[in-house]
Amino acid sequence: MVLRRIAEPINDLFFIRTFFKKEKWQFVRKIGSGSYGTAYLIQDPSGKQLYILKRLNFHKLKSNQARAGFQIETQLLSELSDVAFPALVQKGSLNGTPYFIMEYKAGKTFEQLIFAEGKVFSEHESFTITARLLSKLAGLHQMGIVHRDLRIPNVLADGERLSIIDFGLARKLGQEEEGIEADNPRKRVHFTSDLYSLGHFLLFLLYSGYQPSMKKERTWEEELELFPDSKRIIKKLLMSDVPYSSSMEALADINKQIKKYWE
Ligand SMILES: Nc1ncnc2c1ncn2[C@@H]1O[C@H](COP(=O)(O)OP(=O)(O)OP(=O)(O)O)[C@@H](O)[C@H]1O
Repeated sequence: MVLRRIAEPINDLFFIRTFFKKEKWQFVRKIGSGSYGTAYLIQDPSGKQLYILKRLNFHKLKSNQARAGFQIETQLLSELSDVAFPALVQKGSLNGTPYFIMEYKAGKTFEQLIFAEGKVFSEHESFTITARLLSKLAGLHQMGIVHRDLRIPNVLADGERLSIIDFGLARKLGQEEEGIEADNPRKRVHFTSDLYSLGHFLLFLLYSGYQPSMKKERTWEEELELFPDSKRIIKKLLMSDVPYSSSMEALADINKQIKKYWE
């Protein structure tokens, strides 16, 4: 662990130096380091277009599982063609470290909007955003891809435009692997895991305007004042009621709700 703390920044510096000496891209800044990968903001030589460079972390280089996961993320990004997802621009390996470059998606994450900016989403806005997100998810599901990490830091809003990022946990249906927590509804390689996460995403939006009126913590159903149909939809997404049989069915139900109450 101590060795990793020293080795990682040295290797990082070496990677950056070598990469940007060899490649046409320009370094802007490092933007994050997760358990598997490290991401950098970069730009093309004209300086007009931003991109994201992501590499596998050095201490994961010997892990077959991590390498396979990185390879899957790269492959899935190369298959995506909707503007809501970052397209793969380049892939390669530098001194044995796999990396890829993808489109930079502009905007603020819903985590930033809610927690840093204090943005409040109405019930109508929350369901409209969820429906727009769901139509993108349905497209993924039609391709047999499950995102499996749909959370407020992984969804960006740039005005009306929504983008879903971080395909690090995404898998193709049937791509179950050892160690997957099959009991965890977020982690199953099945479309219901994205619907389940979308239910939580929707709750974050709905809670953005919530002011606790009593000390005792209650369930979301008790705390949030919502139309009965809204509660019914959330329960189906969270699978505490009969779950939806597909993302298209969920989308149709949410669109019906939007029409019924807000149009
Ligand atoms: N295509 C993209 N466009 C814009 N920002 C991105 C893009 N991909 C990632 N980011 C941002 O880069 C940072 C790091 O992204 P990364 O995908 O490595 O996620 P992470 O959650 O930090 O790590 P991990 O998922 O590996 O634990 C995050 O702040 C994320 O918002």
